Amino acid sequence: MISFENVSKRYGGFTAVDDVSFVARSGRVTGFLGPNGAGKSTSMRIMAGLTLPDRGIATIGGHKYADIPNPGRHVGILLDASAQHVGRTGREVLTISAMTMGLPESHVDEMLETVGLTPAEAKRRVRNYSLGMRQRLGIANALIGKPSVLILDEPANGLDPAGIHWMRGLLRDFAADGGTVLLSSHLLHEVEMIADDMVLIGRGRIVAQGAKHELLRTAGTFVRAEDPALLAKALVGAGISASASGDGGLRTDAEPIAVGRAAAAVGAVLLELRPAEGAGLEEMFLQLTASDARESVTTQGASA
Ligand SMILES: Nc1ncnc2c1ncn2[C@@H]1O[C@H](COP(=O)(O)OP(=O)(O)OP(=O)(O)O)[C@@H](O)[C@H]1O
Repeated sequence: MISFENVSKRYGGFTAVDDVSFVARSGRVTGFLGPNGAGKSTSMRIMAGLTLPDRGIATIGGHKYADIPNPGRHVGILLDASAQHVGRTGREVLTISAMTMGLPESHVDEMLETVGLTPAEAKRRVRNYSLGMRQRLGIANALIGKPSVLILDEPANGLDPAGIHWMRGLLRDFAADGGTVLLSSHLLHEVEMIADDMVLIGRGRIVAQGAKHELLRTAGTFVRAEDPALLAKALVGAGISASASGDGGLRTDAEPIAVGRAAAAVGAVLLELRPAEGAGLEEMFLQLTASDARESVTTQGASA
């Protein structure tokens, strides 16, 4: 389990991480989402003991990272795949990690196989690796100590679709075996596909967190009728506020049953009535972080 309690970090007069608290639980994949500069990497560096917080405490399994003996045996960390020593071969990178942790050389071959780096690729210097290959090597390096906790900053970065599919399976299996996975991403769809729990951060502050299905449920109800004007009138009559959704329907915070009853009361023929989660996490994410994003976002169907 990873725990972040009231963690803050300032750089000069700028607050990069502002009173952030969350827990990433074992047996679950927790997605850490936010726009550029939101504070994800700073938070992960604090977890890894590379940056000291000004306030609060970050612990892994109840201990600060710096206090964990032989930490690679407990926590696998990948913060920046492109920051690996480019003059070493992939095999050398892993061999050094194995030696540092007191692990046999056999772990190196096992990890190369796990992440799909061929023996020929493992002999190449990292400077000649693509970003996707560096990412695979970084994941191998994080996994080599057989840790129970994984902390990965943008692990999907540079992976092709097959690579992303592979990584998704790997992390899901890791969590299914009882491991704790925390991964950051801008790739909302990727996180939606993989995470059990989500923590959304904007401008250093948590803007939403919880189980993915709970967060998606808060996206409300989508409804589309044969006669949109009649439906809109019915909703107003029932005291249900709704906003236009791009695909000819309406989005509302009310439960589907309340919307259906209001429509039935006026005989409106419904073509669709469903939880709005089909709109996806992206829309919710954009709504939640719109004021924090650099670009102004226009989301079709946004009800905010
Ligand atoms: N060492 C530092 N000195 C000054 N400011 C910093 C430092 N490290 C990070 N910051 C600032 O803190 C803010 C958060 O940065 P951070 O890298 O944590 O964001 P992020 O969510 O990981 O963004 P991205 O998705 O773009 O990587 C940014 O505004 C960044 O410029």
